[in-house]
Amino acid sequence: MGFAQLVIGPAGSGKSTYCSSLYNHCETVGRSIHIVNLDPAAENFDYPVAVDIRELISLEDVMEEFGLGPNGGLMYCMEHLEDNMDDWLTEELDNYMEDDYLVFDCPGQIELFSHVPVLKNFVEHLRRKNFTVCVVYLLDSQFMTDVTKFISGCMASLSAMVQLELPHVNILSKMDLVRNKRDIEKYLNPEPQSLLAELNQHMAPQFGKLNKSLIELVDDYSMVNFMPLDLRKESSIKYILSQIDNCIQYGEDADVKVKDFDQDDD
Ligand SMILES: Nc1nc2c(ncn2[C@@H]2O[C@H](COP(=O)(O)OP(=O)(O)OP(=O)(O)O)[C@@H](O)[C@H]2O)c(=O)[nH]1
Ligand SMILES: [Mg+2]
Repeated sequence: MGFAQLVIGPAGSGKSTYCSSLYNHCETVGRSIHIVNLDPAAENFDYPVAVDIRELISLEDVMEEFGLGPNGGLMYCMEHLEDNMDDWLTEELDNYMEDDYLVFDCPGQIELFSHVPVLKNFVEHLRRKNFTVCVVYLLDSQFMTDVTKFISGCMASLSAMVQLELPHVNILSKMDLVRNKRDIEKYLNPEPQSLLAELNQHMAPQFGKLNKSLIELVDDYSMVNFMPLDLRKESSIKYILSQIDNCIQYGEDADVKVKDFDQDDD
């Protein structure tokens, strides 16, 4: 059985940077992970790319050949990936099987995890290949300037959660850029009632009922839970990795492995 993180989130939220920091961290602690690039538009990488969608299809070619723009082109590429899951992807994944840990760096187009089935089918493929998968959803802390943006971020994350039906970890990225930590702290583990009060302040009175339902929804799904990620701190990435490992029961399996290994040695 393998393990996988599916790193998603809006454009520019820090997914690729997270992947490379995670790679560096794992290298430091002597742990093996492989980063897969699923973004056909990506050009520069700060991590060694283990598997690259651009070997299957390139955005440039698609845009040129079909006269598509960058977003339409990306959707075409992802659908092409979907059509090639049983051959290209399977062949690539076959190199990584037992106990391997893969991290998928996804494109940032929000429609990929809100309304087209590509990622859902991709995840199902991974599960058929015996991977335990966790969604890592990144949201840029720079946009958490008021409650309305927080709620809209939650809704986007929630749509991914509902669509993908996987263990789900929310991360507030770029914490090094946050000047006033207090402003952010109220969104890391906020009180539903104070969120609602703040939301009501921001919106006209006729939205009162809607606001209440939104906050209840967010609360019901335990969505009001973001982990801060500050890449300057090794401890921050370490903590986040441990939480994700927990979700996919990575550590538990490793324990078993150590024991097996000892027995083999005897
Ligand atoms: N200060 C700071 N900047 C960051 C951090 N993470 C990412 N950035 C910057 O934010 C920008 C976008 O980061 P990426 O990692 O490319 O974001 P992405 O989510 O992969 O973007 P797309 O793949 O285009 O959706 C880059 O300029 C990064 O240098 C962070 O933790 N701190
Ligand atoms: Mg990226």
